[in-house]
Amino acid sequence: MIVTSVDIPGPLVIEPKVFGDERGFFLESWNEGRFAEAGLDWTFVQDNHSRSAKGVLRGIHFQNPNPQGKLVRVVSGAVWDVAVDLRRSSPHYGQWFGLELSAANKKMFWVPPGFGHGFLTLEDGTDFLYKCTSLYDPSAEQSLQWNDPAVGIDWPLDGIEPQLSAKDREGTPFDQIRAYA
Ligand SMILES: Cc1cn([C@H]2C[C@H](O)[C@@H](COP(=O)(O)OP(=O)(O)O[C@H]3O[C@H](C)C(=O)[C@H](O)[C@H]3O)O2)c(=O)[nH]c1=O
Repeated sequence: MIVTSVDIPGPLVIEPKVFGDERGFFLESWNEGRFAEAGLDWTFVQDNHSRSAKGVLRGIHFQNPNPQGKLVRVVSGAVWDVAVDLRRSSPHYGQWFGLELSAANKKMFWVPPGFGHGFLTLEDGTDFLYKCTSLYDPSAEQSLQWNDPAVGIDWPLDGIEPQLSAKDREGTPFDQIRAYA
């Protein structure tokens, strides 16, 4: 397992060990002991799965209170996945990091509590799976406006208009969100 930090302290890119053979492959997507040995001492209470067509954009979502840490991965298709630092105390407040997660690259991405999360699907039939460190709390959930120039996420849209939920079409501007301390 290879664990790589990014230019914002907190989020991590995790490349699991892949055991390939003539049948296909095997990988451990979560192993409490092995991850703890790597300093990734997380406890998950909820698993989620969403499927999207190409061009769907979900996010930027976060819960405050009850922030969720998320360990995310793609098992079919591909996404451009983004984490945004929403901690006012952070020198990186408002900064984002993005990467491609795909069935092909088998990368996983740790989005810590305190960050907003979202993704744009790059292929049809994209299955997105993730583990959460706290339960879904719709009363605490917020949606940061996905294209707020104050954050300036560089989505690989290639000129397409993303498909958004009504909630995300009405996302909150960065300067009006209930951010973390
Ligand atoms: C998130 C969630 C949703 N739901 C129900 C609520 C709605 O009736 C339906 C779709 O919810 P929503 O449109 O919020 O789903 P996404 O847009 O995929 O939301 C997720 O998208 C971004 C990428 C995230 O990081 C969050 O985990 C999550 O907010 O599922 C549940 O029952 N439990 C849940 O944990």
